[in-house]
Amino acid sequence: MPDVRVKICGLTKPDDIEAAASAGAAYGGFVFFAKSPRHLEFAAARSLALYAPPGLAKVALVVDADDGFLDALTATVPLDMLQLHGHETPERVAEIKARFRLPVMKAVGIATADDLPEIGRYAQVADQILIDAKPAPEADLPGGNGLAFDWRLVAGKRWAKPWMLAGGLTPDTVAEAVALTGARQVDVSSGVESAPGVKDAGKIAAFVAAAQAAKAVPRI
Ligand SMILES: O=C(O)c1ccccc1NCC(=O)[C@H](O)[C@H](O)COP(=O)(O)O
Repeated sequence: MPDVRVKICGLTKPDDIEAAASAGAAYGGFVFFAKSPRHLEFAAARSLALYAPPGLAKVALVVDADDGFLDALTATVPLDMLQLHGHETPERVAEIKARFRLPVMKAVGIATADDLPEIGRYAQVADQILIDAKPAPEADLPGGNGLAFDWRLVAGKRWAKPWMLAGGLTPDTVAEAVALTGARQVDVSSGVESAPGVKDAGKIAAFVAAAQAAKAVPRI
């Protein structure tokens, strides 16, 4: 079975790109959300994207972005994927995919079993689904909160599109999360930081190694 693919989200410095790429991550995420400690201006993101080696797919994380914002973003920063982390409807996901001609990953927040049908709804239009913890209503950030959800909710489930498990994963928990859910892709931000917005190269290496060593339980 191929290695679990890892996305390291919230890269802000060239050192972060090096840490993610040398650890063997498949994706690097750039956050465009002003309130986030990981927020990047377009010029900084462009420099990081140009610095990234070919094996690291460059993912831009945006929240309820309008076409003007996305026009400017995609004209400035060379990207491989857009991650939609707001309240974008399935119709808006389809519109963004058609207009910007980039693969689109839609984040879906999960707290209880009642949230699961959303995954299937978005799987009809998005290229990938990021299955994340649903933030608390009073949270400042719609993601990147280091909050986990009950992984048993998605264990053994199948959807029409590739999906990535996210939410509060750490180097110590990712193997168990993969074994329990069967995830073939995982995403992390807070769990590989030494402080909010500050990535830790040692934690990135430990996370990728633990994810890739993990054995997903095959499900029928
Ligand atoms: O990281 C942020 O600051 C952020 C801001 C706005 C929307 C989403 C954001 N992050 C999402 C992620 O980093 C991940 O895709 C995911 O939520 C996992 O984060 P974490 O629980 O911190 O590992």
